[in-house]
Amino acid sequence: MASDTKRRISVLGSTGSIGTSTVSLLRDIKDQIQVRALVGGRNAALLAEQARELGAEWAVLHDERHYDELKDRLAGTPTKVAAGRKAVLEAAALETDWAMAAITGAAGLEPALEAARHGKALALANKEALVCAGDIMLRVVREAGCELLPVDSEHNAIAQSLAGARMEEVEKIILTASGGPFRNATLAEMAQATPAQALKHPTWSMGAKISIDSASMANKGLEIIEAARLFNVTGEQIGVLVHPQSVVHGLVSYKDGSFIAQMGAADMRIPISHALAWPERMATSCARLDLAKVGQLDFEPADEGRFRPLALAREVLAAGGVAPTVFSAANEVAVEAFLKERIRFLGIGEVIAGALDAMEANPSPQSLDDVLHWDSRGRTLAEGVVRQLEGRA
Ligand SMILES: NC(=O)C1=CN([C@@H]2O[C@H](COP(=O)(O)OP(=O)(O)OC[C@H]3O[C@@H](n4cnc5c(N)ncnc54)[C@H](OP(=O)(O)O)[C@@H]3O)[C@@H](O)[C@H]2O)C=CC1
Ligand SMILES: CC(=O)[C@@H](O)[C@H](O)COP(=O)(O)O
Ligand SMILES: [Mn+2]
Repeated sequence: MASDTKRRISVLGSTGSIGTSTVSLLRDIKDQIQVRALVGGRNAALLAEQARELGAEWAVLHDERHYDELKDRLAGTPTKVAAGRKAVLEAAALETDWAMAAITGAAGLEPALEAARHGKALALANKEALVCAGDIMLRVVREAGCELLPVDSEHNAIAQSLAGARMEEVEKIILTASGGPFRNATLAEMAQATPAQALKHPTWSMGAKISIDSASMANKGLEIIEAARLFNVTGEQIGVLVHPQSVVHGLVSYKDGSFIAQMGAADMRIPISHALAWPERMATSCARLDLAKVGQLDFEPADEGRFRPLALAREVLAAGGVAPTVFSAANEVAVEAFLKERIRFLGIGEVIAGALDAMEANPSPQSLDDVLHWDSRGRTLAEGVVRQLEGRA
């Protein structure tokens, strides 16, 4: 195929869990694509290997300390190399037909916005971007005429279950949750949970931050807000159902009593491939679901009492303004503090609640600067609560 007919593709966060799954799918269609940019944080070795394999035009790292290593590893190849925050944003702003936004947390917001401004389709894994800057993100996408494709497994499932529907026919959107490693734990057991226990997700293999979010169910809270933004529904229209097998990823209930659900193996290459091939479907070698082997599918209500971040997420969605921005920022600070063993596991909920309580105001963000200001404020407030908790320990 001639180079000018190839699909131009970038992957932001290519060295992470979603990024490597995306790259593995791109490998199979290598002759049909032109990789414009692969962006990572600090993993120069993996980024260089990916760039060589896919013949990427640019390989860019956020962390400038690894620039020399990346340059050495890509010496003699046509791939151009850069590092630093500005370089990440420039790489994200390259024209594409499809870009994957898979940088974790609020750090991924501005690159995702750049990719939407300069791309035909944005596959969005970075849920925190939609949570902290929902209206701004949706406005940029709309004004740029960019197609926003949900990658988060539940939201991708819901998008598939909504195919052909009119929203006035929809009664409820239901997100499934694995329940995480502490689904059956008591509060006393959760209070003693170690990072190693919390990182041990029962069904999915993911990056550290989202694994801790799954354990605290802050992930499901972020996903409720993400669903409200993506599908333009209220918090009351979004249900959460704990489903430990992670086979049913999301459901839509309709006003005639029908439920449409999407099922599949717990493998993120399936929703990523759906976004990559959209509006068509592509063949993948992902394991097929063997329902006879699964045997039984269980569902139970979510316990918002034990999983405080989940209850707080519903509150901030109802409150609106910059409360979701502060929720997400405080959660990021809390997760890092827990992983560094500065706070206990249940401290995550305390840090989020403390930061929200300390907000001086809750304005509607009018600009990206407003969001960045409140993201930073949320981090400062959260760090204050972390210090108080450390003082008590
Ligand atoms: N993993 C999953 O299955 C799912 C993930 N998601 C969402 O997708 C996003 C990514 O998750 P996941 O892949 O698990 O995370 P990982 O931690 O595995 O990967 C994060 C990626 O972002 C890069 N990165 C980190 N900080 C920066 C920065 N400041 N600038 C540029 N790149 C940076 C990392 O680079 P490096 O490693 O080189 O430092 C890495 O490539 C999250 O928002 C998550 O909530 C959603 C659904 C499922
Ligand atoms: C794979 C994916 O989409 C994750 O967000 C997953 O849902 C996390 O598992 P929990 O359901 O335990 O949060
Ligand atoms: Mn999910």
